[in-house]
Parts: sequence; C-alpha cells; structure tokens
Amino acid sequence: MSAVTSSPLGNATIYFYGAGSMAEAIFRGLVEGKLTAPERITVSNRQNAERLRELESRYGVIGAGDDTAKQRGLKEADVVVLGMKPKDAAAAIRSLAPLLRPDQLIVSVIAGLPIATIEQLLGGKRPIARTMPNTSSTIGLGATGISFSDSVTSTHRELTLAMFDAVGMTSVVEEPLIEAVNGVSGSGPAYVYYLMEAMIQAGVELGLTPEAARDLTIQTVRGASEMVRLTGEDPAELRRKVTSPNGTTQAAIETLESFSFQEGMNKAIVRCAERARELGAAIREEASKS
Ligand SMILES: NC(=O)C1=CN([C@@H]2O[C@H](COP(=O)(O)OP(=O)(O)OC[C@H]3O[C@@H](n4cnc5c(N)ncnc54)[C@H](OP(=O)(O)O)[C@@H]3O)[C@@H](O)[C@H]2O)C=CC1
Ligand SMILES: O=C(O)[C@@H]1CCC=N1
Repeated sequence: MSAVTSSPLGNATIYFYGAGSMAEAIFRGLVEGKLTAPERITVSNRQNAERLRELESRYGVIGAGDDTAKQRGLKEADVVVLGMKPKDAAAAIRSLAPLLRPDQLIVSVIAGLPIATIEQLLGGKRPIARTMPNTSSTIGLGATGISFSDSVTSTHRELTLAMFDAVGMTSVVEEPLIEAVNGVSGSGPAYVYYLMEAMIQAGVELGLTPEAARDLTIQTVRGASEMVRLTGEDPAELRRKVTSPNGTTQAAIETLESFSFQEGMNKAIVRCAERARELGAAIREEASKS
C-alpha cells in the first residue's frame, strides 16, 4: 500500500457510490494529499464502465464494475459516500439499503437531500453525515458544510471531519443551514468562474491577448481572496481602499450598481438555497412512494 499520513482516515475504507465530478474531487484530494491509500477507496457508478477504468488508472482506486465487486466493496467499507444526482438518489439509495450494515457511516454530498429522507430510504436510523462540499476539494481548497444525524458516534464525526478537512476547510452547521451552505460555497465556485469569464472577455474586448486577460484575472481573484483571508479585513473595507474618490474603480462600481450587482448576487444565492429545498422535497416525495 502507498504511504499515507497518520489521520483517523488512515485505516478507513471508503466506498464512493456515484463516481462523478464531486466524488472525484474528494477522492482525488484524499489520494493526492496521501491521506488515504488509493487501495482503500472503491468507486462505482450506474453504467459508465469506461469512466471507472479511467479513474482506476488515474488514481489507483478500485473500480467496482459488477455486482459482485460492488457487494464486496460495500461489505468492507467503513464509509459509504452517496455521490449521485438528486434525481437518481431515491432509487439508488433504496437499492443500496440491503447491502449496507447499520454501523457504516453514510456520507451524502447530494444537494437538498435531508437526513430523514436518507433514513426513510434505508429503512431506519443510521449514522449519517449530510455534507455540502465544493469542487475545489480537488486541489485541497474545498469548503464543506456538514451536519450529522443523531446516531453518529464521535468516531464517525472524527472520520467525517478528517475526510473533508483533508481536502479543505469544514464548517459544522445545523441541518436546516445546509441549503445556505449550498447557496454560498457549494455552488459558489460557479459564480466566481462566471465573474472570471466576464473579466477575461472584457479584457480581450479592450485589446489584451486572451492569455494576458486570463493570467491577470486569475491573479486578481487569487490575490483578492488571499487579501481577505490574510488581513482579516472586511471585503467592504478592502474595496474602499481600492476605490479612489472619483477614480476609475468608483466608475466601475457605480456601473455594477446600476445593474444591481449585489442584489443580483443576493437573489442568486437565496434562489440556489431554495432550489436545494425543492430538490429535497422531490426526493422526499419519491421516497414516500413505496
Ligand atoms: N458538482 C458539484 O460542484 C457539486 C455537486 N454536489 C452534489 O454531488 C452529487 C453528484 O454531482 P456530480 O458529481 O456533479 O454529478 P455527476 O453527474 O458528475 O455524477 C453522478 C454519478 O452518479 C452515478 N449514478 C447515478 N445513478 C446511480 C445509481 N443508481 N447507482 C450508482 N451510481 C449512480 C453516475 O453514474 P453513471 O455516469 O454511470 O450514470 C455518476 O457517476 C449531486 O447530488 C450534487 O448535488 C455537491 C456539491 C458540489
Ligand atoms: O448544481 C448543483 O446542483 C450542484 C450542487 C452544488 C453544486 N453543484
């Protein structure tokens, strides 16, 4: 087995049920950060065998491509991560139920899916961590909100925190706030990429080469983020320091205000959280059909 750093994760076996972008972001972070030996990670999906082969060869994880391998992997797992889309969740979790042990920690990354619905689909109380990570976990800079079901033990808690601390920062919140986390940081990278797309495009329109526009934008977003983090100052105060009275930044901010930029961001985040609740309600409804 590959050398791994000592952590509560060191000896845990983790099964990723669903092998998409979010699952990959997490196990890539774990493997590349040497927090878990790749042999301790099993991944499976619904049908895409090519994807499993790709993940095996890229990270050294075990792809469970058939029912026997899935059953073996699930039986040996300490942690089972649910990583499918909300629309697939009810059917997938229901089919998983007979293959799980009651002591296994279930970690869900599924947007909107309440702990109570997972328990309903699994047929009873379970140790469950409902999480809302983001794809920056890929490079160890993820931000993950976590809430726990009543039946988690301190070991389960430690394991969950170790898993997500290994790929970024974590914030434990009450379950009703997970949708707020979804609005701010789960979907958050997309807002920042959207902003960056606009900055690059405008730079090019003003005559910069695409490379220069991209490099300048990347460094600006990175520098601004690090300024907030390292100085501890409020973003509003840092913004004030960039904005000379009657200068260029003021002209830019006034233009953004004329498009109600902050109101738009606020509405987007509130709508995102609301959409998570809608997705959760749809799964709950499906779960209640026997
Ligand atoms: N992407 C993101 O930024 C974030 C996503 N999330 C949440 O993560 C979850 C996954 O999202 P994402 O990774 O983007 O989605 P993807 O579409 O990239 O991946 C979904 C995976 O689920 C698998 N799957 C679907 N149905 C089943 C099933 N019945 N049994 C086993 N596996 C199944 C798919 O397999 P196949 O390809 O074979 O169909 C695929 O591997 C979602 O619930 C989302 O809300 C949370 C935070 C951030
Ligand atoms: O767009 C989505 O639904 C998922 C959840 C958070 C980020 N991506």
